[in-house]
Amino acid sequence: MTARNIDGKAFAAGLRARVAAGAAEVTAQAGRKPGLAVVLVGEDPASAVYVRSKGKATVAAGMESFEHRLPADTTQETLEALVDQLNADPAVDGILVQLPLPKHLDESAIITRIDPDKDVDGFHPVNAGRLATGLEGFVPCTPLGCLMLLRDVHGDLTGLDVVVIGRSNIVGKPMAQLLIGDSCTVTVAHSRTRDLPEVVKRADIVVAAVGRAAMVKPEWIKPGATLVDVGINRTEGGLVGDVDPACAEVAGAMTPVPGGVGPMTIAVLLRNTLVSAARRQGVTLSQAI
Ligand SMILES: Nc1nc2c(c(=O)[nH]1)N[C@@H](CN(C=O)c1ccc(C(=O)N[C@@H](CCC(=O)O)C(=O)O)cc1)CN2
Repeated sequence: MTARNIDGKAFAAGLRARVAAGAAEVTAQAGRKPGLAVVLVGEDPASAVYVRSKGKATVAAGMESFEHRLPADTTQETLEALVDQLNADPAVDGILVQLPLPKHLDESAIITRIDPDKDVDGFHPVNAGRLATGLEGFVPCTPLGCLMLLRDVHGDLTGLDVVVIGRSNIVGKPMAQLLIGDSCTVTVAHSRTRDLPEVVKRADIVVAAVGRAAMVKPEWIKPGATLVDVGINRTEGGLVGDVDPACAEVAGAMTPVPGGVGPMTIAVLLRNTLVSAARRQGVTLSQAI
């Protein structure tokens, strides 16, 4: 068997086109474009690339991009003051602080400082609580992108066994919450899980978000299972996911790296920004997004 390729890049392009149509509606009805503010602290090369891509994609979707680049030695007070300023700015519908932040900064305090109703990353504890309790809020972009791909592959996810490998606040935990919301039976595995290969072998769907190159092996996979690879590991041989590419011989469907989950992260960010702008301006979008 060779697994079907789940083309996240193509799906993301479709989502971005729907966001652009929605952004035009908001602009026409509210008299201003939806606005996204992105804050980058320091010179981490990968973060700089992601921030540039976000700015370009925001403008291409017909939205306003406000980029704030701060030096690596920025103080907590300066960064918090910028977040306060963006919270108060009526032209800003979404605020995103690119992670990771330099070590001397308190990441959690910064995230908590963002107005939850502008937190298009969905990282604020208020939005985590809303997701956990089934209330409307912002959902982190990467897990929501994974869910969109899974719904596209499977249609109804009810009753499927899913193993999420990784328990981070930005991927593993929200991913599990979303899948529970779609009536899956969810196991969250992590570095302390006993007999991980056996746990994974039970799964109809595996979401790998551990950050270890090619960790998930073909012999762990139930034949025909769907694999979603969130890993982006830079190795000497290039970009590698958390799933060994040889798993394609056993799986039924699989996201590639690159071109799978990664492009969904930015497309969902635009979607969340549009949703924020529509909510804040009282605009009802003509198509669900
Ligand atoms: N505030 C946030 N910080 C970070 C997030 C986030 O969602 N919010 N996620 C990641 C980085 N990230 C977006 O910020 C991101 C990662 C990967 C991709 C992507 O398109 N990847 C490509 C490969 C690109 C490459 O060569 O590096 C792919 O997988 O095809 C987009 C966005 C951490 N920080």
